[in-house]
Amino acid sequence: SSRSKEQRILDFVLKHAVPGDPTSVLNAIDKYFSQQEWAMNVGDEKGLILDRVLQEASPSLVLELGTYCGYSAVRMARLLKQGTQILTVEFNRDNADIAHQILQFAGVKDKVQVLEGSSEEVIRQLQKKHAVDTVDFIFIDHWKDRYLPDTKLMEELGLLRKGTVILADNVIFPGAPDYLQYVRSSPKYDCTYYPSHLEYLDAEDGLEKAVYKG
Ligand SMILES: Oc1cc(-c2ccc(F)cc2)cc2nccnc12
Ligand SMILES: [Mg+2]
Repeated sequence: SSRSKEQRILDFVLKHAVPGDPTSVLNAIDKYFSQQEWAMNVGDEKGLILDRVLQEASPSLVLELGTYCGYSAVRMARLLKQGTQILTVEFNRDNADIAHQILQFAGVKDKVQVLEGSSEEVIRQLQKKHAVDTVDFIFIDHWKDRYLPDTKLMEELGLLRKGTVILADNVIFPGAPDYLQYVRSSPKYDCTYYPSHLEYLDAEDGLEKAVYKG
């Protein structure tokens, strides 16, 4: 049977990147998508914004909603100090499996845990099953219609603390208007918009940072 796009990404990484070198894995994935075929990685332009906002937050515990092939998890893990943990949630089992292999190859497996399941399910289990108290940094990059309900759920469960940074991809395209409206109008958040472009294309997109005020 023909290999999926995600399997082709893995093959390309195994062939063109250097084991244990996360930057070479990012470069290989970026190269693959800008030359071969498009896919929904955050990409290198928005990735640079993620790098800066993450380093500024310097978190100990990161939650990512939407792993896909692990590009942004590798991106974050390469910048974080030893002892930092990234929990990344992926709904699609095949993608989670590809991500496992890419994270392993990149040498960041000890910092990243891929949790398979729906974001709602996994968020509900974080405190009891994964011994999470509060999360320091959240990268939201999954399905646009889950951005708002998942954020409200994390508030309700007490997973956010004063200063928790939520960075959301695709707030312009495909767009998460209900999420944007909520965080920008809520007194509980300080928001900043980072304009950029859709990964590897010219369309306008951007990242929204919402800092929880506790
Ligand atoms: O960064 C992204 C881009 C797109 C996307 C879809 C269709 C297009 F035409 C262009 C871009 C979908 C995404 N889904 C989940 C998480 N991130 C996504
Ligand atoms: Mg995205």
